[in-house]
Amino acid sequence: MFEQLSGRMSKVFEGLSRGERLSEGDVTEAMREVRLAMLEADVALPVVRSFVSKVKERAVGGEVLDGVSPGQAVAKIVNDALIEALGGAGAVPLNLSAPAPVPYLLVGLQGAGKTTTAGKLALRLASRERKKVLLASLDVQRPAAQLQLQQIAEQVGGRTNGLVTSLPIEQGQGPVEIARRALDTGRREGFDIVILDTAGRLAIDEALMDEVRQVRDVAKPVETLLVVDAMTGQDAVNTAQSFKDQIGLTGVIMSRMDGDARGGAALSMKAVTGEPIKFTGSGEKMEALEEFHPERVAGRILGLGDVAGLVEKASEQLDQEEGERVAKRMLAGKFDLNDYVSQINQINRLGSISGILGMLPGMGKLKDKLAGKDLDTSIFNRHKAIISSMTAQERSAPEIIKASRKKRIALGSGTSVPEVNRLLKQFSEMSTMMKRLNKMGGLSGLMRGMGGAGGLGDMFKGMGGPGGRPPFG
Ligand SMILES: Nc1nc2c(ncn2[C@@H]2O[C@H](COP(=O)(O)OP(=O)(O)OP(=O)(O)O)[C@@H](O)[C@H]2O)c(=O)[nH]1
Repeated sequence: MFEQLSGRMSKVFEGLSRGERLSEGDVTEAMREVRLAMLEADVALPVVRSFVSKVKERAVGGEVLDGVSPGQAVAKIVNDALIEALGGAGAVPLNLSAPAPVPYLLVGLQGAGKTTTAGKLALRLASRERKKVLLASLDVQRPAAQLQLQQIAEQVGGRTNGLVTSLPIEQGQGPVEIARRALDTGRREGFDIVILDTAGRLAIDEALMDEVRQVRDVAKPVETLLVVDAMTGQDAVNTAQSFKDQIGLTGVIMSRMDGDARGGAALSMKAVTGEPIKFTGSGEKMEALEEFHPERVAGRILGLGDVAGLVEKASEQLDQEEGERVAKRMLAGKFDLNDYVSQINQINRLGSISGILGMLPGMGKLKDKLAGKDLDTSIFNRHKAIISSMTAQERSAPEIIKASRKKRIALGSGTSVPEVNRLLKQFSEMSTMMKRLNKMGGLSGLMRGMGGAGGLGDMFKGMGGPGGRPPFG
């Protein structure tokens, strides 16, 4: 997200001339570029106007401190203004303090991602806050909707020791009756939170608003969260405005940020509607829900990186135990193809490599340069496919694989024999090297010298924590 805006913004600041003071000319020129960049990113016009005039006012005549270039000085002012536009520093947390069961209402248009988001929220509340969550679908329009939520609840429940379940489906009930039953069940069975997933409509219409209003009046939700699709751009902002006016909201969750390179809706939401974005969805997986931190988002837009976010993501999504297990095997010279697959899975859980680069300060440009070249991570998935076409025995002792098997493996994985050969060659070179180092006692010493060998988790931990100094730039 924000790739396009981020790319243009960093060019603007590089272009500012050197000098002790910021001249009006410098600032006007830079702001013209910023304005264009924001409009191209589909930020609402009134938001762009007020943003640009605020920055101009603060920047012109502003003193440039020693050791700071005019570009950096303006970047700081733009950074602060961006944080303000995005809703001020810090994420706006969910209200968890009301008496249990705390009702949350999810509203939005059809296909906005409500049901998926209900599952993501439940996973987050169960795994981070140890909350017992009941999910209930009030969607009686689409026959499969209730089943879809039930399946999501089963999936999330399985990962949280049963902390998440869904309300049993009963045919013939309307949304209001289901909401009542959900709250009763929540009370009786000791749930902390009840998430009510309402039906969507193709567009905002009276019937939808009436239904949501009735449910709202019965459930008295502590949070009314609108789920909007970031890819719909300014329509997402208009949708939010309508729901705010007609239902009242406590926040917005913006889904499909992963598919939105422009980011205009996210940038306009708070400024236009006054509603904070509380979370963003960045994929179809249940983990793909991030808290919205305006200061981190501003940092990413300006290419200052989001190390805090990356560290958080790494510590949440990497399986530390698995990382340590693989690291131990490496130290013992026992790293095999199964362990390699496990490492690929860890990398995949973090998202795309280019996404990770985008979170590192100063790496935005590198990411652009590498685009389509070194960042082709499909190789990992091809390797995974090759390895999963092998037998268990072949995976732990790849040297037994004969030519005829290589052909079948290539066929089974949709790759080619040369590719299978390359993987096997690389792997055998790596294990020979590791075994040699291990014999000399060197690998463990080397890794200890590098500050521990906890696998990828430790690698990211070493990169600086929240508030720490970024490692680059
Ligand atoms: N890439 C991506 N896909 C998402 C995200 N959130 C949801 N989706 C996908 O969007 C599709 C629609 O999501 P649903 O959760 O079914 O949407 P809904 O709002 O409940 O839809 P209705 O029940 O029809 O109103 C599904 O295929 C989801 O996997 C996201 O953040 N990123």
